Amino acid sequence: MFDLIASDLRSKGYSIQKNALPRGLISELLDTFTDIPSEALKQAGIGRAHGQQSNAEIRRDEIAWIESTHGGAAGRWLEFSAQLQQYLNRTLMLGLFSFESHFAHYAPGAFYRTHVDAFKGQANRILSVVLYLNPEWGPEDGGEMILYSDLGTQDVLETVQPQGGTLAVFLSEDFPHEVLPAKRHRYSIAGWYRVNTSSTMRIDPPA
Ligand SMILES: O=C(O)CCC(=O)C(=O)O
Ligand SMILES: [Fe+2]
Repeated sequence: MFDLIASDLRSKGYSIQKNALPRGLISELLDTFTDIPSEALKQAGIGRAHGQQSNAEIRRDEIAWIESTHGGAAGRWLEFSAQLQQYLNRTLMLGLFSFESHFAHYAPGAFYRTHVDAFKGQANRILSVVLYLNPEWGPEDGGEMILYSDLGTQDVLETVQPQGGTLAVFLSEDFPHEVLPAKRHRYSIAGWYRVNTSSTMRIDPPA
């Protein structure tokens, strides 16, 4: 599968893979997330990139950053992402250096308006990954992730059902995307690979 992802990235800049991880791992990841007490979840933020628009107009999900201390399933997810990183670095010379990811919960009605995950020239987030965790998801449940071609034309490239086990991978700067309002509780993991932008003046990521 890593080979399919690499060749998709080379030819079109994104890849959608169904059943990318074993069902057992997907359901353990979902359990890990739903075991996190709701006080520990954070309202997701949008940085300073959206001018005057308030956070809640842009996105309504709540998140928890993933650490290996979250236990076995989280550790296996991080292991998977490290293997993908190594594979893509070898085959595509992407120079991916670090990885961060968070669980995300979209309650019924929650959405994330069209955005890009990184801004051109800022050399931070290079590659985005999204892994879906709901065991069952149908078209009537909403919550699709729409992947658009570049900012100019915004043609719909893909409509991705957030079905458990599906993995979406795309170049962070190149593809605007959005999450349509979910009609059921929607669970996912979103992650980003960064390049190393260390210099003598700055250590990235911060220690
Ligand atoms: O959950 C998704 O389908 C995408 C989430 C997303 O775009 C993000 O967290 O940046
Ligand atoms: Fe995104």
